[in-house]
Amino acid sequence: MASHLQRKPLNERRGEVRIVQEVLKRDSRLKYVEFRLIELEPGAAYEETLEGDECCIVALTGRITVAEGEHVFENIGTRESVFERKPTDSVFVSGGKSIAVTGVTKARAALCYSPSLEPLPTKLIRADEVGTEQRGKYQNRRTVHNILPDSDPTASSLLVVEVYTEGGNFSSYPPHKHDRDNLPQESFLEETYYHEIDPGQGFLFQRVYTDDRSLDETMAVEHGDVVIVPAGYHPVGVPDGYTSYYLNVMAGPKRIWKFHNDPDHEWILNRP
Ligand SMILES: O=C[C@H](O)[C@@H](O)[C@H](O)CC(=O)O
Repeated sequence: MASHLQRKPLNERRGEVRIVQEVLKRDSRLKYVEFRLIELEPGAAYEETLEGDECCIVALTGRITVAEGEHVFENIGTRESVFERKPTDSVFVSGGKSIAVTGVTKARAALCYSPSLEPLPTKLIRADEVGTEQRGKYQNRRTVHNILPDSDPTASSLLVVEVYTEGGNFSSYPPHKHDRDNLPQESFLEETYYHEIDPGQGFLFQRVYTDDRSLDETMAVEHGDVVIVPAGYHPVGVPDGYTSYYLNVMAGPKRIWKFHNDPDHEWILNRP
């Protein structure tokens, strides 16, 4: 049986929109983060009025038009597949505003939500503005696209990042956690992982566990799954032959990403 932290694709049609994944505060242990993945045929529109949450609309695949008030960002998106490995366009919208996301081509958009702590300008985050970094060495190499990092003041609580991990490597590794509001040592950020795997029949392993093991779930994650990380360490291991993609949404009481490595495994960082 799947872990209570693992969500298989919902694939629910609502009008002209397919809801591929949906993680809401009311149906998860999360208090800050919500996530929705929608699929749109050309011309189909998803509309929503943001109440207390801000939202980052990530043009995951295909091209979309995002409208909010007088802002119309037409034909955004850079890739047909996330495995083209290039950054994409996103739009940030503050709470209290209404959005419309329309498919220009057949498209998927990731809607990443967290509390709107202050009104902020609607902003197009262009693909060429997204910072890219290579992390890790040996068998924990990964490529990170920082869509909304904590260094970017566009959002009031929301953090969004996408990560690529090649087969035979681990990411979110050495295991780290950010489940204590204890700055400067550690921040508290809930997190969701939206996973894709190439080729699509693949699987990977993700463990979510706490120091006292009161939470300790190891999952075989498949293409399209979401993993919810309310607390604890959350490493990902990718079998040989497959490439992992995941989109992370993080939020908590303070918009600072300060993680704490599992002391049992931090030693791997000290290798030459
Ligand atoms: O806390 C952030 C998430 O665990 C990932 O974004 C992780 O940091 C990615 C990585 O560094 O491997």
